[in-house]
Formats: sequence, structure tokens, C-alpha cells
Amino acid sequence: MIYTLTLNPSVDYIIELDVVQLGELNRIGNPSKFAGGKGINVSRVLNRMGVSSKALGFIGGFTGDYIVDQLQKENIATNFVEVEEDTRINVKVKADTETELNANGPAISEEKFAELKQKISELTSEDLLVLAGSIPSTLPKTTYEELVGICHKNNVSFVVDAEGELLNKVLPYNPFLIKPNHHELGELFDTTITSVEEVIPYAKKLLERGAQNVIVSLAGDGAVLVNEHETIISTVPKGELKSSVGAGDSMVAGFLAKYQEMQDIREAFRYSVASGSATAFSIGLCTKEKVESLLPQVVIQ
Ligand SMILES: Nc1ncnc2c1ncn2[C@@H]1O[C@H](COP(=O)(O)OP(=O)(O)O)[C@@H](O)[C@H]1O
Ligand SMILES: O=P(O)(O)OC[C@H]1O[C@](O)(COP(=O)(O)O)[C@@H](O)[C@@H]1O
Repeated sequence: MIYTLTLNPSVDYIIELDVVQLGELNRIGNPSKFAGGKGINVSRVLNRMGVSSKALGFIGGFTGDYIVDQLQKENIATNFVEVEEDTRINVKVKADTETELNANGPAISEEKFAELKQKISELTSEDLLVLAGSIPSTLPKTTYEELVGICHKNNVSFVVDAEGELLNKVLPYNPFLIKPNHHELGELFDTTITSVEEVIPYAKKLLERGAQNVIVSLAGDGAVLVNEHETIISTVPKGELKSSVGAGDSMVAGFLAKYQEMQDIREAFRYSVASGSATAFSIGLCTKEKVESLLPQVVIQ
């Protein structure tokens, strides 16, 4: 069974307008809202691909109720730890450029964190855990390390989609997959990366640090997968960028769905890229039909 972990879920509130007039009253058309947060997005995309998963994490208040309700409507199983404060609302403004306003999220007590660790310790070697997104500010930077330590002890494979030290600290535990974008990869090495060619040596350093598969996305400029056997470069489909919110999460879900079906890294990577772009070309997350219509445009070498 695939489990996703979202320590800091969000209601994503997406506003579209031509131009933002700073300091003025801006009237907006129909905003969209979605149950979000990286792990939750992975569960939602997996579900659209016919793969079931269970969503874990912390949830609270009226925003938390909204998320649980949406997931129930989509028939996605959940096993959240309930907290008192409201789950955050992240505002995404799509005007001539995309601007994201991501909140901190609720405080998590030691007791609630212990409750979550108990749930993680019940996973077995038959399971895979996707740990994705930021962590609530009251939890230490070692949080993911502690959780993957539990997975490692119980032979649970895991995937991490996180930034900076959160990501760096899990590498020695051999994640099955990590998926930084090129900015996040650059930040890890205190450098700026702008092309697929520049990605490759740094992605290989993450293999040396312990990752089994590394996918690095460069938005509309391609994607790279490296593992100990091969280095694969992919084109990305062309289309109208509607909102890239959830595009990275869709890549993770697309990869896992296809890998579960075929155990073929190359096909899983192609499906992953098509899934990212299908979401980037949508308001909200991709559908399986849209992913499959873009697949012929994903060429790997
Ligand atoms: N402008 C775009 N055109 C086509 N595909 C895109 C575009 N932006 C994002 N994508 C797709 O979404 C994936 C993830 O995008 P990226 O912005 O790199 O990741 P993240 O959402 O994690 O920051 C890309 O690999 C690509 O498949
Ligand atoms: O946990 P973080 O890093 O604040 O990110 C949360 C945000 O990321 C998202 O999961 C989207 O992530 P991606 O665009 O990287 O796929 C949103 O749903 C959510 O608002």
C-alpha cells in the first residue's frame, strides 16, 4: 500500500487575474480552491490513475474538515492526526507571473507528533511512504530524518519531496526516489543551475549521498533522472501554462503509478513528466486522459 504523509496540508486558494494592482482594490473572477499540500496532491493524482493510497499527516479546524471532506468525496482513505489549530490556507496568484503565498501552518505538540510516529511505525515492508512538503515550524529540522529512520528500521521504502536540510538529512537512509526542482538542487550546493547539462553532476552527488533515483525537474525546460545504472534526459510537452501548483507532486505520483504497474524506470519517468505537464496545463491537478494525451510528446534519451 502507498501511504502519503503531509505534515503541513493546505487549502490551496487559486486566484486568476490579468494584472495585480498593488496597493489598489483588485476584483477577482471565480477563485478555485483545492485540498492541497504535497502528499495530499500525490494521493489525489494516484487516485486519478487508479492507484489507491492512504493520506497521513496533521489536520485541523474548518480548513481541515474541508480537506477531509474533499478526500472522502474522491474516495481517498485518510488516517490523519487531528490538531486544534486550523490547517493553513495557501494563496496562489496567477497573473502575468505566478506568485505563491504559503503559510506556516499550525503548531504541533510533542503528544501529537508521537501519535503520528506511532502510525508510521505500523507500516511494513509491503508499504511505501511518500514524505512531501514543508514541516510545521514547531517541529525540528530533523523531523523527516526521524520518520525515515522508523521506515528504515522496518524495511519500508520511502520517497521524499522536500527542500534543503530536510532533504539532505534523509539521503543516508537510501530514499527510493527524491524529486528536487533545479532551484532546490542548486540551493543544496549553493549554486545556480539553469540547464539539464548542469543538473547531471549535482544529481549524481545526491546518488553518492544515498538516493536510489533522483528526478530533477526544470519546469518547461526538461527533466533529468539519474540512478546508478543510467542518466536519462527528457523533453517536456509544449502547451499553455495554466498553473504549476501541484506539477511536482504530479510527477511523483505519475512515476509511482507507472512504476507500480510496469517496474520500468524509463516508462515511469516518461509518465512522470507527462503528469507534471498535464497539471501545469490545468487549473487543479491532471487527469489520466490528459497525461496520456501528452505522453507522445515526452521524448527521452
Ligand atoms: N511551463 C511548463 N511547460 C511544460 N511543462 C511544465 C511547465 N512547468 C512545469 N511543467 C511540468 O511540471 C513538472 C514540474 O515542474 P517544476 O516547476 O520543475 O516542479 P515543482 O512544481 O516541483 O517546482 C515539469 O517537469 C514539467 O513536466
Ligand atoms: O509544504 P510547502 O512546501 O509549503 O508546499 C505546499 C504547497 O505545495 C503544493 O503541494 C504544490 O507543490 P508543487 O507545486 O511543488 O507540486 C501546494 O498544494 C501547496 O500549497
